[in-house]
Amino acid sequence: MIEIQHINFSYETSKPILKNISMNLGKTNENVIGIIGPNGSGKSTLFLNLVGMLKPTSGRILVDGQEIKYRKQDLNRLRKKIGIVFQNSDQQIFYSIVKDDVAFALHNLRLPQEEINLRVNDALKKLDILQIRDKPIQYLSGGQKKRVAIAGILVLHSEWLLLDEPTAGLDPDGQRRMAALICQLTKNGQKIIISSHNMDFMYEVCDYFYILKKGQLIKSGRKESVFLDEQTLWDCKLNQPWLVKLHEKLNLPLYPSESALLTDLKVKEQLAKISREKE
Ligand SMILES: Nc1ncnc2c1ncn2[C@@H]1O[C@H](COP(=O)(O)OP(=O)(O)OP(=O)(O)O)[C@@H](O)[C@H]1O
Repeated sequence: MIEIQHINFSYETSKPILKNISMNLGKTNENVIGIIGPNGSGKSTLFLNLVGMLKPTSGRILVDGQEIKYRKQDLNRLRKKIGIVFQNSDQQIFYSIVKDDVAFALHNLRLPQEEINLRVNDALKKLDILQIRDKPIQYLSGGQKKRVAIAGILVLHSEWLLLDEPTAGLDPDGQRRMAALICQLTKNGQKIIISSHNMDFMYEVCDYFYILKKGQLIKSGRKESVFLDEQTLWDCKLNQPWLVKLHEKLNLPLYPSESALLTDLKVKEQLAKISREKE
């Protein structure tokens, strides 16, 4: 569990960025947590505080009951609990060949080569990119690079995975594959925290949300309650997902996902009825 207790953070002393944020992540059984908010609300800054790359100006963060410490060996230990994938994959790709890059952090942990090979192949399989294992990274597409960056974190077997804008630069097919990957990872017990402006994607994949605005936590709750609060979404310049709009404007049930809607026979019946009436 990650307990964030009244943290404040500033890059410059006169300009507070995170203001008295408290969250208990992983307390209940939500698997995928969404952090949403307008540009500059502090989402990435919060992520960097969670992985110890930034230190709160005041307040504290506890991971499994232990307060984060900032010595090198403590931060290495923390990486085994919380891994982060940045918005820009180039920020965390260091080697020119896929398999070498994915293995990078494992060499730092001084794991035996056999174990490294196993973990690398396993992560590449999970991400469906085993076929590019020996390819130079410079020839990969943006979507493939994103997968390589995620593989480089998955090999650490961290309990928590932080994904900052995981759909940035991905086409619709890449976005669907990313949603499927997140779903698959959570089935295997991975805990995930995502920050994104893509509300349709977030609604599909996350169970529980925190909304930040100007560095303050202004709302939290299960996805239905957060996305039915039109006023707060409007105040934070956030879109309502299309499935929530269908519910509100057409009085359809509130479907948790596109596939739930498509498989709902009642909807199909309604559509058939409408088309019969039109004829
Ligand atoms: N290295 C830095 N030095 C000074 N200020 C920074 C730095 N990084 C971010 N900021 C400022 O901190 C605030 C929060 O930025 P942050 O990137 O955390 O927001 P965000 O919610 O992730 O934004 P976005 O949705 O645009 O990615 C912004 O005002 C930003 O300008």
